[in-house]
Amino acid sequence: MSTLLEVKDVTKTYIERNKIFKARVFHAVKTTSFSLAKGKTLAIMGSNGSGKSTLAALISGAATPTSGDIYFAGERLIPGDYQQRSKHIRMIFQDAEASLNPHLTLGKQLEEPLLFNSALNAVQRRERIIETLQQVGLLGEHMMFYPQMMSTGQKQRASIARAIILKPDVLVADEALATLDSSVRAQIINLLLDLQDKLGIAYIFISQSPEIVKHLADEVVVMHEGSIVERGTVVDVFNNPQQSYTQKLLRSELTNAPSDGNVDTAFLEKE
Ligand SMILES: Nc1ncnc2c1ncn2[C@@H]1O[C@H](COP(=O)(O)OP(=O)(O)OP(=O)(O)O)[C@@H](O)[C@H]1O
Repeated sequence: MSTLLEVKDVTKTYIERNKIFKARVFHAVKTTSFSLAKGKTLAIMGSNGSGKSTLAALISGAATPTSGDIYFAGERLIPGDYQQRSKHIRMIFQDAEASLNPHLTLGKQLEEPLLFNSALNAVQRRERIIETLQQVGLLGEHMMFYPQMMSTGQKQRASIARAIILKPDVLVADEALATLDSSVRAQIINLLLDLQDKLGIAYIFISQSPEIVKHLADEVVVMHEGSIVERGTVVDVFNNPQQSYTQKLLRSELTNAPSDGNVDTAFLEKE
């Protein structure tokens, strides 16, 4: 199986200064390595503050590692080089509402990444926008819509459209389903599985919900206080968790996001 993304000995340390300028060094991510194969899904689980979002930010380029490197298809990703990274790795966020601009039509928002990162002309850009809207279950006419004219589910589809419009190989989803109600959440899970099938996208999927991870992921890493404490296939880790921390996490005893666990399984296509 070919490795697409490799996170190698990555760390992230924050230095905080208090009122009397005393420095406190905080290791948000301790030496961490893992890899992701093409078309596969790796879930990152962990309690609040375990370093999941920091790891997502390091992979997407929103934060720079203190040490270590990230490789895409064997090529080292250079911190700060957004052009290099944005063609391969894109992010979807928890709050689709906040990630869309209320002052721009969806068409304009989808065109932006194409203007900055592709050589497509106006006709080709329009074709790509319509094709992408259809891929996420929206219509070409949605180009003309402002975000506030769309339902919550449509907004999440729109933010996925924005993430896939450059045809990335990896999508990083940070609690992307946490605020959706259970039937919309199930529809978006089905959409993500469908896009993976058709486009071969690999996902890094951050979630505190065992149920969502079970449906979406092939492999899982479990984070605790900045370190990976357990990893393996979802089947192995879920059936035979080795750490008591993982056992508690899988019983949803360590999360403060109760709604995150509810998936309306009647809507799901595959277990
Ligand atoms: N910019 C920052 N400056 C200082 N500390 C930070 C910064 N960003 C994150 N941290 C700290 O790093 C730790 C890990 O945070 P992170 O957001 O990655 O955890 P998380 O597992 O995603 O948590 P949650 O599920 O609550 O989002 C936390 O203790 C957090 O306070």
